[in-house]
Amino acid sequence: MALEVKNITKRFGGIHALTDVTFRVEEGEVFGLIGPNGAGKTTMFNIITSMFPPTDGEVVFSNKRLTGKKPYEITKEGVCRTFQNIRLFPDMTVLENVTVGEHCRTKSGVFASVFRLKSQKVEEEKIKTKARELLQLVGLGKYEDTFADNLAYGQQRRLEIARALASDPALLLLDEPAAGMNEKETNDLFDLIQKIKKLGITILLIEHDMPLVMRICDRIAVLNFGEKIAQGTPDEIKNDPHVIEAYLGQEEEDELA
Ligand SMILES: Nc1ncnc2c1ncn2[C@@H]1O[C@H](COP(=O)(O)OP(=O)(O)OP(=O)(O)O)[C@@H](O)[C@H]1O
Repeated sequence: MALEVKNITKRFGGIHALTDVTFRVEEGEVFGLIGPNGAGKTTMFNIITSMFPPTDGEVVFSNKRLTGKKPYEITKEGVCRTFQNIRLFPDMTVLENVTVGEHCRTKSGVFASVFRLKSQKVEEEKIKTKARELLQLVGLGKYEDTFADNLAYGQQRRLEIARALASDPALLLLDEPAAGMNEKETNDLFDLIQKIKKLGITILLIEHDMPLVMRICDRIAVLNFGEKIAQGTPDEIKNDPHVIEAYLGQEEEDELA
């Protein structure tokens, strides 16, 4: 169940978003993908989940080639993601936000759905039970009837994770899950990622919150201007001169801005 990213290159016209990037995420680990703004991290997620094709290279998960598949086929292969910007249905309840994705996957056919046959009711109950378990897992058990819009920011991000988990991923891609969170919310997120890992789900994490990344990741790859400049354990990455230089460069740019 390893994820193999092999020699991925992506160009958007003249922009080299990724150049010959290779890494491998082992089953059961939390793997961080970090790098300054514009380094190519989200582009990599979009390629893994087939939102668009790479210019070159391929992605393989569990010995199956993902490159060339449709996004829904990637989900079926056990790879799910959350997005940098919250993409919930604000006017639906918390429970509905988790079950909505699942309804597309029910086994009952159209006939059963139209006539609300017993088989379909049983299936719906199963979906709800599973959604409630996921809401418990992410700490939103008592909010199932609340409209998503009325949740606090950190809760909304956890709801997104519950929704991604509803399709039973073997690999979960989290795109900046701590963005905009306060310290308490970030600590809760740390606990949640640990719990998800304990369930045996592999996690690939894009995150700018360095203390969180260093605490939670088993290994980390660093991108800068679309190239992989380092890979290793948190301690190795912290002390890598190329990484320090890349981040210092960004700080200088920020100061100039
Ligand atoms: N659809 C697109 N069309 C054109 N250029 C794009 C597209 N998506 C990304 N890029 C460019 O590719 C480069 C990498 O962007 P990407 O969003 O992957 O970086 P990132 O590391 O995720 O950045 P951030 O940390 O700011 O989210 C940037 O120069 C960006 O402008």
